[in-house]
Amino acid sequence: MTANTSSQDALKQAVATAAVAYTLSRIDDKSIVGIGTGSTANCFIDLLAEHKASIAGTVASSQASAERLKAHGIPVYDLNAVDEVTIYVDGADETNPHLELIKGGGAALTREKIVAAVAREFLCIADQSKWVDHLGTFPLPVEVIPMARSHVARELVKLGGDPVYRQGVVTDNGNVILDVHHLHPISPARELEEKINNITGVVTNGLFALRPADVLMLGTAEGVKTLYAKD
Ligand SMILES: O=C(CO)[C@H](O)[C@H](O)COP(=O)(O)O
Repeated sequence: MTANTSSQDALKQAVATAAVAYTLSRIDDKSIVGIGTGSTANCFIDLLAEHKASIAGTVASSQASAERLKAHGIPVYDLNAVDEVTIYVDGADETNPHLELIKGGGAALTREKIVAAVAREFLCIADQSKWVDHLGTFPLPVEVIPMARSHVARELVKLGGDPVYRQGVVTDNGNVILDVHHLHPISPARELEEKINNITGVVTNGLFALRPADVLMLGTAEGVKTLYAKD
């Protein structure tokens, strides 16, 4: 949500370059690649375009990414039409050392969570500004059915949060976003993810702890660092 500096842009570019090389090592020409949303994912899309003959196609986590892929001539399939997503590549708003994430700064969290759930492998790509010891400094996005907005906001206050309606934003699914402030430190993240998802009217929330990333490529001033969930 903050403006990108040019050094941050360079880190995103470096991490996207490494992610394309990693992805090519994991796929064949029958593979479907899951594509995330946001500026880091956009770098990945633009670089993947040079290798589009190496994949069968993609599934996208947002209309915006689908349009960008199609503009490059990369096939985009409906998730219901594919048997398997070999690898899902997406950015994050925060990541901790367990590769648990906060996502949804771009309001695409629900579709991102669906593609991540289907994918055999989830590669998260991020610049070093996203690295935290404990999640929750970034306000946690929650996608909500519009008529339940006030009810969900009251329930989130009971959980200790301070929900703020993201004015003017409608998700690709026709819903609204509440950004929940003052939850830091979120621990254990899996418990909070489940609790918030159990509030009636919530579609999902931006915690990716029940399904964390498998691999993280982090762009740092010292180069791209690769971390594995099993480490
Ligand atoms: O979760 C997301 C979109 O819903 C993005 O992955 C997240 O906001 C990171 O974006 P960027 O790469 O532009 O920093």
